[in-house]
Amino acid sequence: MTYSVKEMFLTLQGEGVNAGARAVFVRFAGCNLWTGREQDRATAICRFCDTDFVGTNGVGGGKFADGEALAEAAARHWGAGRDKRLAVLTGGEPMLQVDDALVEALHGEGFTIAIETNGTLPVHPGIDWVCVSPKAGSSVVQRSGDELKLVWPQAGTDLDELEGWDFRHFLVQPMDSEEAEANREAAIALAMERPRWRLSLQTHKLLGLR
Ligand SMILES: C[S@@+](CC[C@H](N)C(=O)[O-])C[C@H]1O[C@@H](n2cnc3c(N)ncnc32)[C@H](O)[C@@H]1O
Ligand SMILES: Nc1nc2[nH]cc(C(=O)O)c2c(=O)[nH]1
Ligand code: SF4
Ligand SMILES: [Mg+2]
Repeated sequence: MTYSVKEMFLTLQGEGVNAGARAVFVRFAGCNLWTGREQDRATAICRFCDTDFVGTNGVGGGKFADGEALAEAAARHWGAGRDKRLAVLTGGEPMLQVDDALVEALHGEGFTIAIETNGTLPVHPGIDWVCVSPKAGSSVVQRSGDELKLVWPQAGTDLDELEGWDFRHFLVQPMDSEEAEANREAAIALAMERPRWRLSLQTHKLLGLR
């Protein structure tokens, strides 16, 4: 199938347990919890998104005719060497597009595959690192994985329920917004109250990376 990719770039993973790791980011176009249009934000299920995922016009973006074409482009972004090749599939919502052919092709190019997903669709079983970021008001079906990354605060979140899900790491990440400072304090307070939760910062924003 043809994949619609907003942008593709080489950077350091900024968030979560793998923060600091060199990675090619593949940002898929489109999401099932928001159209991406500002006029729809107030009525969307997910209203705090910090990302432009509309269209295929970003740097390194475009339409890729098949898995090999996308995987070869990711390999070109990585450059020489096959050691510790990491691809982070994000968006938008990557699980609207990720399929067998893409997973096979990325593995064929030597990539470990990580995903950033809202968890409303089951994650492809071939993915090596699963990060689910639940959104209040959505139905999360993907309740297992490597890290659960909760953007905070989100009214309507049941922390006891989330703690019953099957993740290796539980992370709380301050919501970037006009209230960023208060949100950082709220996230610190949560991590101090509930030791299962660790603070995740968007370090790429602090460092001026993409
Ligand atoms: C843009 S989303 C794309 C992947 C997927 N749709 C998801 O929501 O997980 C990538 C990550 O950024 C987080 N994120 C989005 N907006 C944010 C904000 N304003 N502050 C902090 N994290 C945010 C998401 O929760 C998710 O973990
Ligand atoms: N450096 C960097 N790290 C990230 N981790 C998750 C991101 C995302 O937007 O999914 C992201 C991103 O956009 N940039
Ligand atoms: S689910 Fe992810 S991509 Fe979609 S609007 Fe929310 S944060 Fe943005
Ligand atoms: Mg981001």
